[in-house]
Amino acid sequence: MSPPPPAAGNPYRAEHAAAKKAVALAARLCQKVQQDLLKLDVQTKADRTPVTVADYGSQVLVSLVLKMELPSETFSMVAEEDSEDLRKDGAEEILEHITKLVNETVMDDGSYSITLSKEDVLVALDGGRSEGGPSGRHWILDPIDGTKGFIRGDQYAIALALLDKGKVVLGAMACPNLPFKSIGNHNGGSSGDQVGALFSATIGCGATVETLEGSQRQKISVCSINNPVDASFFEPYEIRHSMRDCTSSIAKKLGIQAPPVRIDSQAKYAAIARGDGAIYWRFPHNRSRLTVWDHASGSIIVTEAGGLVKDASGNDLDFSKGRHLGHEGGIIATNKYLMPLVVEAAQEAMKQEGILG
Ligand SMILES: Nc1ncnc2c1ncn2[C@@H]1O[C@H](COP(=O)(O)O)[C@@H](OP(=O)(O)O)[C@H]1O
Ligand SMILES: [Mg+2]
Ligand SMILES: [Mg+2]
Ligand SMILES: [Mg+2]
Repeated sequence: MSPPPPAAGNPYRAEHAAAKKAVALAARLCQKVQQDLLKLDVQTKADRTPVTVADYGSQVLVSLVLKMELPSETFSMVAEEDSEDLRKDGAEEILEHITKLVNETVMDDGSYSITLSKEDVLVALDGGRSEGGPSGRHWILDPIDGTKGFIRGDQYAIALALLDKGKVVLGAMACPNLPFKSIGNHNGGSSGDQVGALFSATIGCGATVETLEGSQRQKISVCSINNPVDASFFEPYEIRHSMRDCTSSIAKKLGIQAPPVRIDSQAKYAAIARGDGAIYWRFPHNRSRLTVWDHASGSIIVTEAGGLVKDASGNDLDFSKGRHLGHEGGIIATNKYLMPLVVEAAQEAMKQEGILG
């Protein structure tokens, strides 16, 4: 399969190429860490969620590549991690390790002759503190989405997007553990295929998947199932990340027969975008706020693959509000046939569960 020529008339061509390069390089660092699976390198953040040397290293590498590839552009990034915990007493060793990993990955790649100091690493991490918002351009990065999956040895994604005047215009997502062709039924695991996939999309130009090295590339599109009885659905692997009472009630209302496929991270959006399944939904407990980096990249990949991404009331997601997403009640990604049916079932289920008044 030879790669199709780059889309003509794509105003984000340079950014698209830089974003793909950034997530592919970050994926190499993550793969290395996951192979060693150094549980000792897992820290717990103030919000009690885990973070690893790979989350930090990935964020540093993505910032580095974007700055090197797009030197004339103003750099603003809304990213998940920052240097706060690494500046605390006792974090010297972990900072040293991150710096070493980043420098080794840059050296192995050979694109840049640059060596970062520990201070450079801290400064690069803090380059992700932008508030984003409705004006200007901002990169949005989740350096490892699905850290819990990453630690378990399961699915995770390096998810990058570009926001331009409040709208997501580009997404690039590396999924190092996702089969290149299609997933089987078991939590995103390999079905003997080549493993590793890089999904990307720019507004108006469609969505593609390629191997992490870029040797094979193809256009992707969402499935065309229009009867929910034939649909399968993805939801978070982690029980705390979505209300399963609510989602099983929605599945029942829709007459869905297939059991849920539970996988970590925005790999769920990617899998929906290429038609591995029909629906991805998540209904967070306590209507907790969602962050833009958990959805920006995945949502444009799905919409450019011909799908829709809405909140539980059927509204578009609003990425222009800063670090948190404007949405109501939950997130649904599916095709245009199923979306109205899923929104209707979600509204009913949420009323019954007492989540909506
Ligand atoms: N209690 C909770 N409820 C909802 N989402 C949560 C959560 N704890 C963590 N998350 C979010 O869920 C993301 C993972 O998505 P998924 O549940 O689809 O695998 C996490 O991203 P990180 O792993 O980047 O921190 C985190 O932002
Ligand atoms: Mg996290
Ligand atoms: Mg995340
Ligand atoms: Mg993350």
